[in-house]
Amino acid sequence: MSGSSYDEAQKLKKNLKKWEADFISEHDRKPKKEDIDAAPQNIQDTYKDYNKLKRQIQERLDKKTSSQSSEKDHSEEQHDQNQNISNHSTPGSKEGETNRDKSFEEEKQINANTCENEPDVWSREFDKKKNEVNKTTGIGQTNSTGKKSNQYLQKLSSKLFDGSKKMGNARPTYRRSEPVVVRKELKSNNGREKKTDIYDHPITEENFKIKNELFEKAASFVNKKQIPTDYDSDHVIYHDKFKVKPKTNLSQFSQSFCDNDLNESGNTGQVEKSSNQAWDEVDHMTPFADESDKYSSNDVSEDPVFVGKSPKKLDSVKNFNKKNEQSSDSNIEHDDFVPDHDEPMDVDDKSNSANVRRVKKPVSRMKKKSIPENTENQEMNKEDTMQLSSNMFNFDAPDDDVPIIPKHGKRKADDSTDGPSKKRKIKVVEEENKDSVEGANDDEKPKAKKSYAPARNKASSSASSENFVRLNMKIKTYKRKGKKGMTGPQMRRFQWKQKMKSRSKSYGDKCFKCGQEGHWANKCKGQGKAKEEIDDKPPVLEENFPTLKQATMMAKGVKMDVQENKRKATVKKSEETEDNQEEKEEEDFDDLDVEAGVVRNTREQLDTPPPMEPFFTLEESQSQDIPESVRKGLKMFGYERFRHGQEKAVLRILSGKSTMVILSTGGGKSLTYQLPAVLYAEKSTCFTLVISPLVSLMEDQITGLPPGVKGACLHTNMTKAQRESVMESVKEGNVHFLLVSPEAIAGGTMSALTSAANLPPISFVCIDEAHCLSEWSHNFRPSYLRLTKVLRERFGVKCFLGLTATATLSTAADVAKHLGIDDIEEAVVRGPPVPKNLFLSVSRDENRDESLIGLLQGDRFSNCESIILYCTRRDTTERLATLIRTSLQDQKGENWTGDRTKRKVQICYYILPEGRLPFAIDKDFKSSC
Ligand SMILES: Nc1ncnc2c1ncn2[C@@H]1O[C@H](COP(=O)(O)OP(=O)(O)OP(=O)(O)O)[C@@H](O)[C@H]1O
Repeated sequence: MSGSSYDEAQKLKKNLKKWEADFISEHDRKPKKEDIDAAPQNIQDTYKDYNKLKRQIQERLDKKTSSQSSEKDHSEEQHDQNQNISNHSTPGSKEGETNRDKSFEEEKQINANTCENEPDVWSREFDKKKNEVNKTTGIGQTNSTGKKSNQYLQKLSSKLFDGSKKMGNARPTYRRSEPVVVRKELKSNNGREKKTDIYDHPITEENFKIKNELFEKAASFVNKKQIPTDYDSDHVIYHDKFKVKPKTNLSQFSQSFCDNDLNESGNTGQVEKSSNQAWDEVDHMTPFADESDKYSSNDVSEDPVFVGKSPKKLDSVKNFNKKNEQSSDSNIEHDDFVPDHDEPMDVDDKSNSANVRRVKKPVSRMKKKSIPENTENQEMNKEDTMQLSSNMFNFDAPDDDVPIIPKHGKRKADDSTDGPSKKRKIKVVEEENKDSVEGANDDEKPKAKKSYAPARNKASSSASSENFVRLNMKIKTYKRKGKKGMTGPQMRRFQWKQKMKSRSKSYGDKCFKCGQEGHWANKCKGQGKAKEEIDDKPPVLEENFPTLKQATMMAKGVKMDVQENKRKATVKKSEETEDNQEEKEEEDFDDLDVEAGVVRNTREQLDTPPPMEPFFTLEESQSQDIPESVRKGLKMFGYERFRHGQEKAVLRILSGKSTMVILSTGGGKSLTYQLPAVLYAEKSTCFTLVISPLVSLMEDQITGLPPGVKGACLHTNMTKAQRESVMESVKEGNVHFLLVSPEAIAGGTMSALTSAANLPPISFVCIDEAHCLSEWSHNFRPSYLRLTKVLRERFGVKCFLGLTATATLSTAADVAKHLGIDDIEEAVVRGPPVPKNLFLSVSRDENRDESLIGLLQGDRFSNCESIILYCTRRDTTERLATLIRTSLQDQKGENWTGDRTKRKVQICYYILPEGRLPFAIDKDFKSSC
C-alpha cells in the first residue's frame, strides 16, 4: 500500500481518536452517528477523509488479493470476506492480509452476523454489521470434515444464546468449530499428546499450513513484545476466534480484540468498552498491554461456555482458574470447559451470567473474591444467587476480609503454592456468604458481622499483623511502703531505724577501737584488748616516710620501696663525706628521673645558644683607667664622667661578670645597662634583654634616650603588629636592648620569647627592680621565681645585672645568689644610701600636727615650690590633708592645697616596711619638682 495514504490515514485516525476520547469523557458514552453529524465541521470532514482513504487502501488490497487468488469462482466470495475483515481491521491494516484461510473468514463472519446492528461512528464501509455476512457458507460448508463439531458448537451457542435471551441479556453466540481443528493441528505440530477426541477433525493441508504460520507469527510477536510492521491483526483475530492461544499474552490480546468485536456488534451492552479502548487494542495491536486481569476476567465472564455451565461443571468452579491455567500452558484454551451439551442446564443462566458480567471490571481491578462453591445448594434460586454475588463483590467491605481470587492463566504457581490458604479463604467467604444468604432479610446484621468479624478474628489471632497492636491497658496502682497509716516522716524514721539496726548487727554494740562494750569509740579510753593490739603495733618512724623526691616519684606512678631506699640512703650517708653528699643526691635524683621517665630539658636538648663572649676581660679593664670605647660610649650618652658605682658596674658587665647595683632613686642606674648594651651591640650582632616589672617603667626607659641608642620594649599593651615589628627589628640587630616583662620570658608556652631561635645572641640580661627576685616576687610575680633559670637554660645567658634601690644586705645576698654571683663583696655595687641633695632631720615634738604646720610655714620650706608628705596610714593622710587645707589658706581665701596647679603640697601615704625608706614617689609630682 502506499505509504503516504497509510500515514495520512493514521494521522486522521489519531485526530478522530482524540475527538472520540473527549466525547466519551464528556458524555460518558461512545459517539454515534448522530453525534458525528452534530460534531464540528472539521471532525466530520476528518471522518470523511479517513473513510475515503480507508476505502482506497482497501480497494487496493482487494485488487491484489483478487489477482493472487487461484480459484476464480472463489474470488468473489473472498472479496466480500476481505471487505468484511477490513471493516473489522484497524486503519493501520497492511498488505498481505488477504492471504488468510477461508475458514477463518467464515468464522469471523459468523461472529459478525450475531452482532446486532448498531449505528457506529464509522461509515457503512467500515461497519461489519452492514456486510453481507449471510453470503458466507457457514462452517459446515467450508469444512465438511468438521461438520460434527460444527453442529455441536452451533447447538451449544444457540443454547447459550437462548439462555441469555431468557434473562433479557442476549449475547452473541460463539462458534467453536474451527478452534478445535486448529488446536488439534497445533497439538500435532507441537508433538503433544491429544487429550480429547471430540474435536479430532482433520483439516486441509493448506489451512493447517496457513494457520500454523499465523500462530508462529503471533507467538513471535509475543516474545518480541513489539508490533512488527507486517503484523496482521486479522490473523490474530482468527487465532482468538479459534481459541488458539499461544501463551497468555497472545490470548490476552486476542480476547481484547474479541471484546472490541463484541462491542461493535452492540450486543454486549454491560461490558462495552469505549471506542478509545478499541482503538488502543486494535490499532496498536497491544496484546502485550498490562491487562492480565482483563483476559482472566473475560475468560470468566464472557465465555458463554462458562456462563452456561452445567451444575456438574459448576461444582468445579473453584478449580476453574487452575484448569484454565492448565489449558493456557498447553496452548489450548477451554479444553476442560467445553460443556457437555447433553447435561441439563439447571443453573439460572440469566442470573449467573448477569451477575458475573456485571462485576467483571471491578473484579479485575480489585482484590477478587473467589467464586464460592455452593455444591450443597446446587439448585439455588435467583435470590440466593444475587445475594451471593452481592457478597462476593461487596467493595465496601474491608480488603482484609476479601479473599483473593486467583488470576486465570497467570498465577499458576501462586495458585499451587497458596492452594491451602486460598481454600481457607474461600471457606471463610462461604461462611460469610452463607450467613448473608440466611440473613438476607436482615439489612443491618449481616453487614456488620461481615465487616468487623474478620478484623476481630485477625486481631485476636496470634498471627496478627503489625496493623494490630495489643495495648497494655492495665491500670497502675501504687502501694505505700511500710505500715498502714504511717506518714512520710514516720516512714523515714522507721527506715532509719531499720538501717541502724542492720548496722548494729554487723558492728555490734562494741567499740570498734577496743572491741569492748559499754562505750563508743569517741569515748574510748584505750583500755582493752583492741587498744593493746594497737599499742603493740610498731610506731611509725620518720624514716618510714618517703622523702620529697620519692613522694614525687610515687605521685608519678613509680613504685618505690621506701624502706629500702631509706636504708640505702642511710648507708650512703655514713660512707660518703659531706662534700660528696650533694653530688650524690643529684645523681640519685637523676637516676630517679631516668627511672620515672622524666626527661629534663638540658641546654643541648633545647639547642641553647652559646653564651656571649665578653667585651673585654676584667684584667684588661682594670689595667687601664677607663677603656677608650667605654669613654666614647659615655660621651655618646652626654656624660663626661661616671657617677658613683657606674664605672665599676659597667666594666664588670663588659667583662661578662654578673653584677648587682644598689643605687638610690635617680642615682643613675639606667646608664649601667644602657652603655654596655650599646658597646656589645656595636661590637657584634647581639642585644641586651632588660626585665622590667611595669609597662610604665619600660616606656619611661625608652623615652628620652640619647641619639644612637636603640631601645625597644615588648609588652601586652602593644598591638600584634607592633610586637611583630619589634621582634623583626631585634632579629635584624637594629635594637641595642629590649625591655620585656618577666612573663615574656618565663610565662610558659604563651610567652613572647619562648626560645632564642632566630634571635641574635643576648649579650647580658638586666633585671630591674631585682629585689623582686628575693622577696616581692614570691607574692605577686611568680615568673620571677624561674626567670634566671629559664634565661640560663633557654637563652644561654650567663651574665646578669641586677638593679635595685632598696635592698638590705640579706636581700642583696639572696638576689646575688639568684644572679649567680659568688663574690658578693665585689659583685655588689652600692651607692650612697641618701643622695647628696637630700637632708634628713627628726622632730620629736609632742604636738606633731602643730609642728608640721609651723614647719611648712617656716623659712626652710617657704621657698620650696613643692613639698611631699609621706604618711604610713591612709587615715593619717586624710587627716593631715584636711589640716593643711584649713590651716594654710592664702590671704585670698583660696585653698592652698586644693589648687592642684600650684602643687604646693602633695600628701601621699606609703606603707613602708619597718625601718625602710620609700624608693618610689609619684612620678608626676617628681617631674614637677
Ligand atoms: N654620669 C652621669 N652624669 C650626669 N648625670 C647623670 C649621670 N648618670 C645619670 N645621670 C642623670 O641622673 C638622672 C637619673 O638617672 P637615672 O634615671 O638613670 O637614675 P635611676 O637610678 O635609674 O632612677 P630610678 O631609680 O628612678 O630609675 C638622669 O636625669 C640622668 O640624666
